[in-house]
Amino acid sequence: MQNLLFQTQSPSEPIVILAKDGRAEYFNHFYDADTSDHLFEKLLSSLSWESDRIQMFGKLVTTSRKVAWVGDPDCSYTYSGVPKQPQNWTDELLQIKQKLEQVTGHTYNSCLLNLYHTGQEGMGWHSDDEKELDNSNPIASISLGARRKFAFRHKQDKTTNALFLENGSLLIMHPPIQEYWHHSLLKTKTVMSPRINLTFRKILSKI
Ligand SMILES: O=C(O)CCC(=O)C(=O)O
Ligand SMILES: [Fe+2]
Repeated sequence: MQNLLFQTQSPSEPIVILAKDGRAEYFNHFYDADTSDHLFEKLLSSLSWESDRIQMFGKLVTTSRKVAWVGDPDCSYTYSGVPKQPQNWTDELLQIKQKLEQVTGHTYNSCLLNLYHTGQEGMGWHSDDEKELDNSNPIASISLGARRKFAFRHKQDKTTNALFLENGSLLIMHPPIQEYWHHSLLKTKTVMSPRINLTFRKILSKI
């Protein structure tokens, strides 16, 4: 099997996205284009992708966006009242996690993957503040495929800050960013190609 760790560029200096109430750092080239394309295809074919269910105007709606939840066996979480078991790590995901842990100096025990088929699919304003998450750990977000616009909006003063997440990029959201900011993946009519986003997270141990 290819060793992706040796194929990737070491990330250059990050761009700092937010300056108050938490920090976000952006690395444009966490992976080069060839590795990103390879990872995209592997993740698409090796994981079991399911529709997501979200609350919209008080109703439970099934999304056309697909999700895959991967993690250590003890990383179950409750979703819409249903305890959910993670899928097992694949070779590619373990290699991505290892590189991420080297670069960020933090450990992760789970990864939520989202598959957006076109720009017509996005994700509304939210923060990643589920009670199962260790909120002292950053959340690391890797993007593969189509370039998409991502925005932060401050919960109190409503100021916004947006950036494009490129193929192969890494965005690190440091605490207490989830406490003060919402984020969103904006929909667009101009993107026809798919994108996979991976957010590496740390779930609190139940013991
Ligand atoms: O697709 C993205 O870039 C955002 C995904 C996200 O916010 C999430 O999975 O919580
Ligand atoms: Fe999120």
